[in-house]
Amino acid sequence: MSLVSLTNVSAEVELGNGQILRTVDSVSLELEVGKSYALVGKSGSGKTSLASIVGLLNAAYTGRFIYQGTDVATLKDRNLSELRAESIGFVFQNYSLIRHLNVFENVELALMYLPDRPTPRIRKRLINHALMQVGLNARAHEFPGKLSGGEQQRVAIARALVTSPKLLICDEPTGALDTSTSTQVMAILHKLVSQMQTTLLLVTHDSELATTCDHTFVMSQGRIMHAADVMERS
Ligand SMILES: Nc1ncnc2c1ncn2[C@@H]1O[C@H](COP(=O)(O)OP(=O)(O)OP(=O)(O)O)[C@@H](O)[C@H]1O
Repeated sequence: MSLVSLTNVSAEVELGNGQILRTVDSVSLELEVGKSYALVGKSGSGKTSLASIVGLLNAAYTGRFIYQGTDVATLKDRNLSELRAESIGFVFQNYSLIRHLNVFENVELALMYLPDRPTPRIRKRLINHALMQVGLNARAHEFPGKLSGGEQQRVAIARALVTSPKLLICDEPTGALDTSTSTQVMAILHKLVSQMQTTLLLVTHDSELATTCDHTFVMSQGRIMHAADVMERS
């Protein structure tokens, strides 16, 4: 069953000189429930632009985008943000933790944005469980500045998964980590998404990392290259 279905989706930005750049060009793809997908391609090929459409962060596209059976174009801004908060988790290269909030409070943020915000008691249970899954329950009251890069990224994973999202979008999640920490972080990520049947979209430059996913999409100049195109070009 498809969680995400894009048909002929394109997006453009206006550059400072008035020129129009097509960042996503006629992309059609399906993301199945519970599967993991890598999105690879050179810098500037449009990976983040495509991921931001799939993550309901950018509604300025043309084409058809069906998310969980709903045509995204029919949703109002408020419905879009609610759907995003309850259904999609994000992990970024720079962890995006709030420095003045402790680990517990950082994870709690994801629950505070839910349309049906859980009670403090339920939040505490969910947060402790999420932190236990990433092996950081003993560090709940520390601040991000006291944690290593790998630990901070594990907090970001706990924050992204505490709402049990249907889709997890990770944009270069190991880009700031050394090889052995990257391997550990990716192992945790894959274990959790597979336990929770979460669909994973992993944006990465790293073709080795891409092999940890069920399927790889290669992007070039805003387009998804099909196997035949990739072979023709190599
Ligand atoms: N808001 C914007 N204004 C101007 N140009 C933009 C904007 N957003 C994206 N671009 C341009 O669109 C193209 C695609 O960018 P995008 O960030 O999607 O690529 P990417 O494959 O994720 O790159 P990287 O791997 O370096 O993060 C790039 O040429 C980028 O400079």
